[in-house]
Amino acid sequence: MDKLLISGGGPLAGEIRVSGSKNAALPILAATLLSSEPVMIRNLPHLHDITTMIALLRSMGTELIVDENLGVEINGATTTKTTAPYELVKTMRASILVLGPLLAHFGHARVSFPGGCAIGSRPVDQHLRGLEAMGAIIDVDAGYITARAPEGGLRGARVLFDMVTVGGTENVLMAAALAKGRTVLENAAREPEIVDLANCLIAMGAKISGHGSATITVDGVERLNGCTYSVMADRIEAGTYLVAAAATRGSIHLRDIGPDTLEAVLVKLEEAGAKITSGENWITLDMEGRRPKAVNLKTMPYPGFPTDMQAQFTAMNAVAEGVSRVTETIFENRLIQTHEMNRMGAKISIEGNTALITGTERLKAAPVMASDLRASASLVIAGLVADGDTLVDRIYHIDRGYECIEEKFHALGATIRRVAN
Ligand SMILES: CC(=O)N[C@H]1[C@@H](OP(=O)(O)OP(=O)(O)OC[C@H]2O[C@@H](n3ccc(=O)[nH]c3=O)[C@H](O)[C@@H]2O)O[C@H](CO)[C@@H](O)[C@@H]1O
Ligand SMILES: C=C(OP(=O)(O)O)C(=O)O
Repeated sequence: MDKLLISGGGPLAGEIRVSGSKNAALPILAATLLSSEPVMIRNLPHLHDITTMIALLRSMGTELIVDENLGVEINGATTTKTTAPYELVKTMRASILVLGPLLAHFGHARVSFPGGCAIGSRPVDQHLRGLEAMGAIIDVDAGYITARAPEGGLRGARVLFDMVTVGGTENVLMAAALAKGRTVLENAAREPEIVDLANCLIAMGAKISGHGSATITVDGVERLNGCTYSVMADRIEAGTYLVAAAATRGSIHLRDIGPDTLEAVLVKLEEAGAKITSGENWITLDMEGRRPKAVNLKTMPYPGFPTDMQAQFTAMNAVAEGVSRVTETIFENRLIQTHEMNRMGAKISIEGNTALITGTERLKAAPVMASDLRASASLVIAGLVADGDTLVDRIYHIDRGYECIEEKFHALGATIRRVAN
């Protein structure tokens, strides 16, 4: 199993390009199952999760052509199977996103239940309830969700989500694109990745309005066409490098990302003392050599502070000046990284869903274990501000979501390398 070896050092400095967004690319790849015409998706990140989604489409008979420019052409006309098997779903929860498209296009789907993961139990009841409101008949048996559309296909419906769910909104949105009549999604997620998915569906001929707000209206169409669509930039990858730069008192320039989707993160970085400048397609952060100031935060659905950035800020706060409170409200078990950070000399205690962090100037290197994707990223940041060599184990988590992580950190002057074991 590969590990990352990080030698703690000085400030990060330099420029990198931000990759395409994992969390936008995954639903968009699933959405291609809605069309029988070729769909070309560009700016896909080179990540383990994307490879898994491509393998999942291939396992259903779908023909894909991968080109050398981060693009994949998917030919939905070749799909012959409507089952998403346990072997693939167990490695990536986002596989559940094929449920809505398969059901809407083919009238049936069999998808392995995704189950929970390290960060929480993560049920999919809202996905299923939304599809049932559209007339789907759903059974759960032997670890699989079996769904059938009613005679005549899915019908438009009012779907009111009990809580803000990104995946639930995506599954119902995709199904609604081909349903008969109007679907109104209320208490819908407003994440930028939802907007990107909706824009891709619109490019395929779907009739959608209100995406980016809590009420999305979809007027179902008979069929969706092919298109070429370029995935948005990864706001979480961008945020991770910005926080790493802030923690190390550095200065970095990010290309191919604008500030719009990162507002809550940039506000907190400014509060920590960072000087941020930005343009349509770039962001620069400069700590001017200063130690970051500790910032309080609470995770919320968009446009609030993203749960996917919480662990990275915890690492920054561990070496910041002052005391901070970090509260996780989305997932019940997403402060696990703090225990590993304490093994590196951080001073973090947990009270319910809040981490109380007393900043210390430097951490001390130690072997640590990654438990999920963003926790892994936070341990890399901790390693960058620790004296000595930190070995981060179980980095297969990091390869799910960070393209060329060693290369990008190298470009910023870090000493980091992958060791095989
Ligand atoms: C591939 C992808 O895009 N993953 C993102 C997506 O995950 P994902 O789509 O799984 O997260 P959700 O927004 O659905 O989950 C939010 C909360 O709702 C709960 N819930 C969700 C659905 C449901 O049917 N029932 C239910 O109770 C979850 O357990 C969680 O507590 O949004 C999360 C919240 O921004 C991010 O952390 C993930 O990175
Ligand atoms: C939690 C994440 O991903 P997933 O929903 O795929 O587990 C993430 O991207 O931080």
